[in-house]
Amino acid sequence: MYKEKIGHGQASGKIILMGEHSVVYGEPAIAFPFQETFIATTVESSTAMTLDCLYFSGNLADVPSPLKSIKEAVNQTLIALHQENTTLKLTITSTIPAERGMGSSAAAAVSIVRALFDYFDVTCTQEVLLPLVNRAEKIAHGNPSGIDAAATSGNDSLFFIKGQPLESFPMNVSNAFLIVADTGIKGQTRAAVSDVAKLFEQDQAKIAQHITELGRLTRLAKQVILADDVLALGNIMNQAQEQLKALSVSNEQLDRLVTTARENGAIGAKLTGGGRGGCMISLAESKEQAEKIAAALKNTGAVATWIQSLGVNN
Ligand SMILES: C[C@@](O)(CCO)CC(=O)[O-]
Repeated sequence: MYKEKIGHGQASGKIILMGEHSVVYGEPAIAFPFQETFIATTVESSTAMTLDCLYFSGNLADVPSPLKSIKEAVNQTLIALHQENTTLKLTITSTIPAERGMGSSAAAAVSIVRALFDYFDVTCTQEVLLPLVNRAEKIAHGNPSGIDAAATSGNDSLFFIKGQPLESFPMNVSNAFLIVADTGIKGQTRAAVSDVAKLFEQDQAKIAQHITELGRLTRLAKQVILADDVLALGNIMNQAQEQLKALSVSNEQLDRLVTTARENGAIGAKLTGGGRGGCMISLAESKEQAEKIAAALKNTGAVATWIQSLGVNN
């Protein structure tokens, strides 16, 4: 019996440990795929080009503005595959909270590109995947560094520098537990990235100092991770949060959760991703401490929390 072909593609959420925003200016960032959250796309043949996801169901041509990057991912991939005239049904399911600094837009694009390549039985290498995803990310974020595409499509922690070949990075810190907390407020990556650019234009010397300092802290974070020094890592995260505040990308809710985490024993806490809402991360030295911090964050308004060990033997 003839079996209808279905294409499948997946990606995970991502966490930026250090270096958001400064990564756009060529400084390094440390990020890893956050496999607690994931997204999957299926592609099947259809008489019209349609999309079915949590936020929209209908013709792909009619997607609302926040989903325009998805349309771009589909269109660019079909052009790359020389299949512009095909009509397909795309179905997306996701556990990555949208617009919370977890890379949902990049992950959606990654899963779409992979599903379309799978549908047409073409191998999808990272070399082909990343430029396609970054074109879609330009629509979502304006000026993406490429870190979200790289982190949501891989399996490894990355020491990422814009425009350079991907460098995997062993994330293995003893007694290190990361608590991720969602403010429940939509992050505004696009606006935050563009506001930092405006600040940069207004006062280049001052903003460049913050960006350079974030780069220095990120390089230092890599060293202390390799030296297995959890306390130093927490301290560096706290310093990074001050720099991010100076770049105007934190906000009241993020600051409140950062304070709560520290008051409940976190050795480090900062926003993660684009900021202005979205998620924050904090660092604890034991699972019990992490659970206590997660509970306190929920009491202070976090709508969701996750705990992730940063060490293989923790
Ligand atoms: C804010 C930012 O640095 C990270 C967004 O997850 C933007 C980017 O690198 O594309």
